[in-house]
Amino acid sequence: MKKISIAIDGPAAAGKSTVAKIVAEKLSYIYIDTGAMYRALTYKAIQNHVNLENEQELLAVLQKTSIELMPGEEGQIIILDGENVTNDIRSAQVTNSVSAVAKHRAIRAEMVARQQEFGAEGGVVMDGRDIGTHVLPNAEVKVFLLASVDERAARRHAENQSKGFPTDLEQLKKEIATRDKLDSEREVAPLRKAEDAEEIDTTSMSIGEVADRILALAAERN
Ligand SMILES: Nc1ncnc2c1ncn2[C@@H]1O[C@H](COP(=O)(O)OP(=O)(O)OP(=O)(O)O)[C@@H](O)[C@H]1O
Ligand SMILES: Nc1ccn([C@@H]2O[C@H](COP(=O)(O)O)[C@@H](O)[C@H]2O)c(=O)n1
Repeated sequence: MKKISIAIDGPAAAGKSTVAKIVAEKLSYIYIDTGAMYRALTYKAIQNHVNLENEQELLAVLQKTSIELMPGEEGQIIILDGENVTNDIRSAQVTNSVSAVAKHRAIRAEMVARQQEFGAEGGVVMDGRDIGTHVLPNAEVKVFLLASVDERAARRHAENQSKGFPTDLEQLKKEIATRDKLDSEREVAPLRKAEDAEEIDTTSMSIGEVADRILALAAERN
């Protein structure tokens, strides 16, 4: 069977990575979490006290940075310059700073080039904010996942609780809404549904139902 490309975009905590992993596993495709790449750069920049508003300084860091995405037992493992930073890049500090890094044109150009290289052979499920619009504009399947802010915050809250770090639900709602606003309003490749993407409102759908819908689209377009 032909190996196609599947682009999954949407706002924060909409369920992109959860369903992307399931779909990739079912199809034996590779999964690329592009948000993790922006997070890895943000983590490194913070560690090295780089001014996140300084595009050229960030670009110089990125050009000397290796970011590898590898499949692991519990999802994708992120290797930054040879070091496993899978958990570090999910900190509140990185989460609340990453949109500032991702807004820069030069950073996006370099990240998109790396992502296109990862997806060059097809057989890929990639999730992010600009996959259907910029990274894989010719993807056979494009979906845009949505859910209300309340539902997304509640899901993330439950996830955090289950991992043993309780968070404040109202604070989470604010952070998710702020990140969506920054990502949607930036000048370069803002968070948008591609014209030819199917919008899926997951608010009242289970994870399995969302994955099945994407798998059905993949089967149709294969
Ligand atoms: N349809 C769904 N029903 C219930 N819970 C869901 C659903 N989809 C995802 N979740 C849960 O919501 C949480 C957020 O999902 P996930 O991390 O996949 O979102 P994301 O869009 O990749 O987030 P981010 O953009 O922040 O990386 C996870 O705990 C996941 O298990
Ligand atoms: N294609 C993408 C993917 C992500 N971003 C930025 O990274 C942030 C973190 O993404 P998560 O999916 O891990 O939450 C996100 O808020 C964006 O600022 C992006 O710009 N483009």
